[in-house]
Formats: sequence, structure tokens, C-alpha cells
Amino acid sequence: MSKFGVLVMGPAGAGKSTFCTALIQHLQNNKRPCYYVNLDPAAEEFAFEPDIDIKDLISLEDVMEEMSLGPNGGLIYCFEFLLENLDFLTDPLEEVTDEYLIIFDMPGQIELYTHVPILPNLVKHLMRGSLNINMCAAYLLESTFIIDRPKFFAGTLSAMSAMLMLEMPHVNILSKMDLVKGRVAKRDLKRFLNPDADLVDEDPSWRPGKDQEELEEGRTDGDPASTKNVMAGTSFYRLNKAVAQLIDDFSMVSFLKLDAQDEDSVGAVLSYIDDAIQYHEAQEPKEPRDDIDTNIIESAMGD
Ligand SMILES: Nc1nc2c(ncn2[C@@H]2O[C@H](COP(=O)(O)OP(=O)(O)OP(=O)(O)O)[C@@H](O)[C@H]2O)c(=O)[nH]1
Ligand SMILES: [Mg+2]
Repeated sequence: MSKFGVLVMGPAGAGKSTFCTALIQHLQNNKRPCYYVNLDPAAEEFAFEPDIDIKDLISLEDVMEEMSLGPNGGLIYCFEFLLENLDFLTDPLEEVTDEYLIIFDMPGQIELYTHVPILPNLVKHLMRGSLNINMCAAYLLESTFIIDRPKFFAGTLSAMSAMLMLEMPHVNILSKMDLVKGRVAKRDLKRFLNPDADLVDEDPSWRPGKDQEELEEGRTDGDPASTKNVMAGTSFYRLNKAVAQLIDDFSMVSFLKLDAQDEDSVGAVLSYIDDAIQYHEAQEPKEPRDDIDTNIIESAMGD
């Protein structure tokens, strides 16, 4: 028997926990069972109480205090500790059946998704070990990033890096769509869903050349440490063009749109996740149960 899960990832504040909440609400509205796993050792408040909470194993606050670590080092320590104590996850998850969608709410520290091999090891354990969970990664990026193209391509690069590192089915999501509605034309928005390198050239805010000249001549508005000119200069343009071209060449990253307040939008994203993990293929057609039908009929008749 397979199990089914989604790993909700992305940078800090991208809307991961809000998406998890919206997803749980949507599943409940559609009478689908779900199992909520919080893997953020710093998360305090939840709209739905997690079924498993990493804080019952280890909390970031304790680690930072006792090990004298900062928030990022502390988080890596928490995950290393989790990897040494995988029974904490395995034991309860073994009981979860194939009707459930297991939702893993991840922390936002970008270190986890880029260069340390912690997540690949965790994912391997969940997918290939005795748990045998069909997993999909959902990588969220805030849609407001599209207003600042260097930020958008940096975020897209981090999504691609997570895809390459995790080697699992993956959907990328532009979250908080309500914040860009009306600010970006629909046609322009479409370009960001399948980003190409030309978006860098078409950015109206670029002034390549001019500020670089000023920088080279030492004219930096009286502030020698100013980064303003660097960010608008030719070198920065070329860097962004190279990043965008790399993403374009791999042709791996496209985005789905998400407005967590809109149930249809949450349902649409869920249907992509279901497809990726082949959730519906595994569900047995349910026979109508005689006892339930009789009860419904009896209660409808006021018996
Ligand atoms: N307008 C709008 N705000 C949102 C949406 N989703 C999340 N937010 C807000 O964005 C902020 C961060 O949301 P979270 O869901 O906590 O983000 P997160 O990715 O879980 O954050 P970390 O766990 O701290 O990395 C909160 O203030 C949310 O209310 C959305 O769809 N629209
Ligand atoms: Mg969160």
C-alpha cells in the first residue's frame, strides 16, 4: 500500500503555512482525510493542530539557547537531530492509510533547500524506506517578486536548485496572487508562469550602462558604499541575464498560480499535486454501505 504526501517548501514568508491551512480546509470541505506534519521547529501558532509537531522532538529556541547557535545553524541542528531520530516520524506515519494526504509544512530557511544534503536524505527516507510515500514537492514563491525581476529570477533559481537536489515530482507555485491582481496585466503575468530570459531585457526599470559608467568614474551620489548603482549597472544586468538564461536552458521551471483565500485556486493546485502523486489512481471505488444508507434514509424520514 502506498501513502501520499506533499512537502510544502519555499523561502521565509512565502505563504507555506497559509497554503497548508487552506489545503487542509479544502480537503475537509471535500471529505478527504489529511494528516498534518509540522517540520518547522520555530512555528508557534497553527490554524489546525498538527498531528505530528517536530517541536515535540526538538525546539529551535532550546537549541539556540543550549548550543549557542543562531537561527539558521539551530535549524540545521534540529534537522540533523530529526535524521538521527527518524522513528519520531516513521512510527506514527506507518499507521496512516492511502486515503490520507500527508502535508509536511517546512521551515523557510533557504539553506535547507540549497546546499546541505539534509532534505534529500529525509525525502529518501519518506519515499523509499518502509513508509513508501508517493511525494510531491510544492515550492512556493511570492508573486510580488515578479515586480522586481532580479528577485524573481533569484527565487526561480532557488526553486530550480531544490528541484535538482530533491529529484522528486515537483510543482512550483506563485503564492499571494491577490497582491498582484490588477497591478500586472494578465498577458504579462502569463510570461512569468513559464519564465524566459527575454524578461530581463524587457524590464522597464533597467538602465544598463549609465549607472555603471557613473560607478567606474567614482560618481556614486556622494556615497562610496552605495549599492544603488551596482544594482542598476551593466555587470548586474549581465549576471541576471546569465541566471535567467540558465533557468531558460534547463526549461524545468513553470509556475502555478495560488490565491490561498480562493478555494477554487487551492483546488486547482491540489489537482496538480494529486496528478503528480497519482493519488486518485490508488483509491478503490467505494461500495455504498447499506448500513449508512439506511441510517440516512431513517434520519431523513424523522425516525
Ligand atoms: N495577501 C496574502 N497574504 C498572504 C497569503 N498567504 C500568506 N500570506 C501572508 O504572508 C505572511 C506569511 O505567511 P505564512 O503562511 O506564515 O508564510 P510561511 O511561508 O509559512 O512563513 P515561514 O514559515 O515563516 O517561512 C502572513 O502574514 C500571511 O498572512 C496570500 O495568499 N495572500
Ligand atoms: Mg510557516
